[in-house]
Parts: sequence; C-alpha cells; structure tokens
Amino acid sequence: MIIPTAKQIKEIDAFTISDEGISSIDLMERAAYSLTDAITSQWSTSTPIVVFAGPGNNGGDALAVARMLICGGYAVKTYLFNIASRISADCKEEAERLKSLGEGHLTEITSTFEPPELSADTLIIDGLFGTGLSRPLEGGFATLVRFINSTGCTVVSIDVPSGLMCEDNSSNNLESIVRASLTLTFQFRKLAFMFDENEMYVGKLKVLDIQLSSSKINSTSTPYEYIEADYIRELFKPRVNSGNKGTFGTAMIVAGQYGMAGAALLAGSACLRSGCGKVMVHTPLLNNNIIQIGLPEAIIHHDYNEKRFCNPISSDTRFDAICIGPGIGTHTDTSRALYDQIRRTRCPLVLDADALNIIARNKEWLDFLPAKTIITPHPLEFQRLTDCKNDGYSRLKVAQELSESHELIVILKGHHTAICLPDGRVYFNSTGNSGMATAGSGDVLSGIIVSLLAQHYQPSVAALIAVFLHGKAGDLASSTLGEYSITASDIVNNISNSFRDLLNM
Ligand SMILES: NC(=O)C1=CN([C@@H]2O[C@H](COP(=O)(O)OP(=O)(O)OC[C@H]3O[C@@H](n4cnc5c(N)ncnc54)[C@H](OP(=O)(O)O)[C@@H]3O)[C@@H](O)[C@H]2O)[C@H](O)CC1
Ligand SMILES: [K+]
Repeated sequence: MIIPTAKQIKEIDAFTISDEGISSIDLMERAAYSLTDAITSQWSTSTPIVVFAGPGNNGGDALAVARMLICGGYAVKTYLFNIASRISADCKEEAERLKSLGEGHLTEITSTFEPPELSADTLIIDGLFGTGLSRPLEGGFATLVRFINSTGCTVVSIDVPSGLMCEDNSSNNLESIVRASLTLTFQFRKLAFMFDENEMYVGKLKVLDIQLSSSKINSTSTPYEYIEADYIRELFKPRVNSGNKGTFGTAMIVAGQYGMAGAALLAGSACLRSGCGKVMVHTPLLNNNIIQIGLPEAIIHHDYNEKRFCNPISSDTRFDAICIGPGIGTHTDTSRALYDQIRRTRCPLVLDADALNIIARNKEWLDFLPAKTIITPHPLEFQRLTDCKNDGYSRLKVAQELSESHELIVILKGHHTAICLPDGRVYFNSTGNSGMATAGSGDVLSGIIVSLLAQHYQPSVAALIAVFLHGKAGDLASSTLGEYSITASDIVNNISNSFRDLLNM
C-alpha cells in the first residue's frame, strides 16, 4: 500500500467525494462508523469517555464518534475547541448533530479551558488535529496536549496523534504531541509512522479502510510504499527443478575477525538456509575449527596471511556475490583488504557492519562503490557514514540522496526498515519485532541478502525479499519464544518457516 503525503490524502479524499457522488459529511460519517466500531469492539459501555475535538475535520470525526457512542449507550463528555471561530463546515454540522441529542453532551470552548478531573479508567478520544496540522502546536493547544499526556488515561487518536506532522517532525515541538495508546488511522499509514522515534506518539496502530477511491489511490504517485506479503511473493522466481548447486550460485562471505567467528557462522548459515548453492566463508585462520564444526556445509576460504584479521581474497577465486562486514573489525589490515576488495569486485556486493564503519572513516570510498551495492546500516552506522541529523525524516532524506547520487541500495534498519532505491523509491518493511534488536541479527540479514544475490536476483529485489523474510523469521521465532528471548540463531532457525509461510510451501 502506498504512503501518500497529507496533501495527496486530501486530493484522494476530494476525488472520492466527487467521483463517488458522496457528500463530504457522509464520508465523515463513514469514517466515524469505522472508528466507533473499532472503539466499541475494545471498550465496553462501562468505560467513561472524554472526547477532545479540534476545529477541522479531525474534530468533525470526533464529534460524530461522540454521537454514535452516546447512541450506543456510552457516557461521553465532549469538548469542542473553537477558539478562533473558524471551524470547518462539516465540523459545525457534526456539532449540530451532537447537540440535537440533548443538553449537556457538548461543551464548546471559545476562550480559556479548565481541564476536567478525569478518573484513571477514562478513555480519551483525541480528535484535535489530523492531516491538516500545518505547524507545531503552541499556546492553549500545546497546554491541552500536555494535559492529555499527563492524565495517565488511555488515549485513542483519530487518524494522527494530534501535534504530529504527517511527514517531517524535525522542527516540531515534541512536548506538544499527543502520546496515544492507539491510533486509528484512515486508509494509509502516514510517513511519520515509519520512524522509530514516533512510536511513542502513535502507540499501537490500526488502519481503517474507509474505501477511498481505489482508482485515485492507484494513480497517485509517491515514492513511499509499505510492503506486505502479497507484494514480496510476486518477486520470487520459480526454482528450477533440474538445477544443480551451480545454478543457485556461490556466495562469498567475508566475516569474523578472531573473537567474532559467530558473525561468520550466523551470516553463513542464514545464507545456506536461503537457497544458494554454495557458501564460501573468508575468515582468519584462527576461526577454522569453529566454522568447520559449526557450519560443515560451508567452504572455508582461509585467510592464511594473517591470523586475526581479514586479508584480501585471492583474485582467482570465483563467486557470484559477495558480502563483506559481519564482525570483521576495523583493524588497518582489514581496512586495506576492504579497499582492495571493493576496487576489484565486479559481482553484486553487500556491505554491512564493520565494513560500513571503515567506510565511515574513509568517506571518499563511497564514491567508488560499484553501482547497486547494497549497504545495510543501522541508525548509528548511518549517522557515522553521513553525519546526518538524528531524526527519522532527516535520515531518510539523506539516505534517499545517497542512494540516488551513488546508485546504491540503502537498507536503513529499524522497526520499519526502509529500502531506498537509486530511482528514488522507498519501501518500508512490515515484518519484524523488538526481539530482533539483538546481537547478530544484522549478520543474518546480510547472509540472506548475499544468498539471493548469488541466485541472480536483482539487488533491489534481493534487498526487498531478504528484509521481509528476515523480519518474518523473527516474527515466527517470537511466536514460540516471545520477543524477550529471541537470539540471532533463532532467526536463522526460522528462515525456512519464513520461506514456507510466504510461498505457501
Ligand atoms: N482521509 C480522508 O479522506 C478523510 C479524513 N477526514 C478527517 O479529516 C482530517 C483532516 O481534516 P482537516 O480539516 O483538513 O484538518 P485538521 O482537522 O487536521 O485541522 C485543520 C484545522 O486545524 C488548523 N490548524 C492547523 N495547524 C494548527 C496549529 N498548529 N494550531 C492551531 N490550529 C491549527 C487549521 O487552521 P489553518 O490556520 O492551518 O488553516 C484548520 O483550521 C483527517 O485527519 C481525518 O481525521 C474525514 O473526516 C474523513 C475522510
Ligand atoms: K488526532
């Protein structure tokens, strides 16, 4: 599903109204029904409810929900903030409909507001601002948001937590954003929901289908897409029944300085579990026994010259794709070997972990990475690499620029890992959980990517499939072990289930 901007959502909304011949107030009612349905399925009529409605259509939604809840037998107190006497037409109409239920349901605030005493079991419905927020909240609205956040009550935000911009929050006033327990958003995830630091505002997320025009959605052009199983499934090539191990490619993994052999084992085993024909591990001689025993299927490509660090691979070694980085350290010998290898590499390349830390110290190397090289930084690695600002939106913009200017595939790891392609498109992943934030998890991802590259998947496709499968393997591991107990090996052990689940095997 696409992730449109707030402006595009407005256009889709307007098109739906004209194309379907539905009035805007009826579309608002449709949205309010789905909100009410989601709320009543989770909270019973014994829950006291307080609704805060703003001056725009987000407020209109909130007033309609208040009316529907009252009709459903809930005790609801509603406050409409009409400070500048500029409420939208549909918000005004919804206020009238709410008032028509009788006295005392609606309090209109036109100047100062004395916050009510709220019992701990109160459910707050936040309909102050949605996609129409145009600047950070200040003054009375900022105070109101701080009050909401201080109550300790459960908060359900309509469409967007009030105060959160749909895209760029790098200059926002972060204290003036509602911290929702649950956000019920309409039709699309918003770009800001993809950034890790905004999880504290969004809380749990539920997307409500309010049937906006699908033809308009399909013709809306946006670089951002949220990818789910159906999309990924279509990217697979059939596996040839008559294939031999040569057909499915040889992957080379340069990993594991002495003391970090586990990184080589994890990347190597993930690679083997992801379908390539042969895996070679280039690693210091001292890791020999560990890897021979831990991964008997792999061919160890001994690094004879140096016992502890990685050296260049001899130029007559043949492989179809190469991954460099898991646990290699940043020793000067390794750094020299990395430089040498990058210069010589003619096949698809993935750079991860310490390879990226070495490049961060030699930023000019970015200029000669082969086209379509995949890099897989976590936020700190990306910051070291580019000196970008620390918020998700700024980071994404820099990643998009880097991807486009250097023809790289940048996989920005996070809760919703972003895959930035050189043509400007960005895909956000839908799988994965907090249990995957564990040592070695990135090595597993690199192993899956290089396996798919060795099988001759296009780098962009390999990146998309690998990120999805990796997250899915983590989700399957979590379904039996729970998020607290997952290790990187558990992710490897669930790669096969992840393939089978996706491909219905
Ligand atoms: N997606 C859909 O198809 C549907 C969405 N619905 C709901 O509509 C809102 C969007 O409604 P909109 O009226 O465009 O916007 P808001 O309600 O978010 O707010 C607009 C008003 O807020 C004022 N504003 C903006 N920023 C501030 C601020 N920092 N401080 C004070 N006031 C602010 C703005 O005034 P301006 O001065 O900027 O003009 C407006 O008065 C969407 O989120 C959904 O909830 C439909 O109901 C169903 C279809
Ligand atoms: K809201």
